[in-house]
Amino acid sequence: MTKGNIASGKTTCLEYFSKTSDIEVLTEPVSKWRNVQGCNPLGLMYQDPSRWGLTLQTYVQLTMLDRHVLPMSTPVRMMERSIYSAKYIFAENLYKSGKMPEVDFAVLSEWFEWIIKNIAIPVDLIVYLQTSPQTCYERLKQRCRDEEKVIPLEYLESIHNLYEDWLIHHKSFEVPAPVLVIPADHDLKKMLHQYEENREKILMAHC
Ligand SMILES: Nc1ncnc2c1ncn2[C@@H]1O[C@H](COP(=O)(O)OP(=O)(O)O)[C@@H](O)[C@H]1O
Ligand SMILES: Cc1cn([C@H]2C[C@H](O)[C@@H](COP(=O)(O)O)O2)c(=O)[nH]c1=O
Repeated sequence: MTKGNIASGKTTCLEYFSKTSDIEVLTEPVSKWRNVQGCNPLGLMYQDPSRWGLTLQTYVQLTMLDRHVLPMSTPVRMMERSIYSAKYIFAENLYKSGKMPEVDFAVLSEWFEWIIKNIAIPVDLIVYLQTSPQTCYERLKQRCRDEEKVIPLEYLESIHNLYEDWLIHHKSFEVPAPVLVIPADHDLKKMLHQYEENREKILMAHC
């Protein structure tokens, strides 16, 4: 699984590996989060997180689960984020920042606990693209997704700190697989070089 802050370069990384034969790449279903039956839960959440946070996170949880249970069609599958990041990073951030009411967080948490207890979600390796929040802020502005124009640097800092506490400092939640950290503040050329250096570790993780 490839993890990292918003606009850290996850999709770019997965697009690079998707050129390799016998690898299936599952990018995040962001288009669904922007359009479910004509509504845009991602946009609504950024406009009014207290009202729409649960709506978005419930849908993210469902669509991530849907990805996790898809039968494998190749020996290797790379997936962008996971049901774990949705809960441990984004839902947690909404709750901790006082933007998700206690009852919403409790309902979402019970759903999440039920899922991970009853449905197998195997993960061999977490590839963590480690960036500074400032780098993500610049890449986010450059990508210019409409819904994300309201995101301040502080939001990316909170998401960054949650990732670091989870995957690096092991201070928050159980980590479901070994973590490969790839420093990702570099330009594209250096990033592609690092992906090549780590190719074997990434593609042989299931062995
Ligand atoms: N190493 C890099 N250097 C500069 N820009 C990058 C780099 N990697 C990705 N980008 C650009 O940053 C933006 C976010 O990248 P993307 O892969 O969509 O991130 P994510 O999937 O993590 O949100 C895109 O416009 C992309 O072209
Ligand atoms: C998993 C997850 C994502 N989001 C938001 C964060 C971003 O605005 C997009 C995903 O974009 P990225 O470029 O792939 O990082 O979705 C969220 O609000 N809640 C979540 O659980």
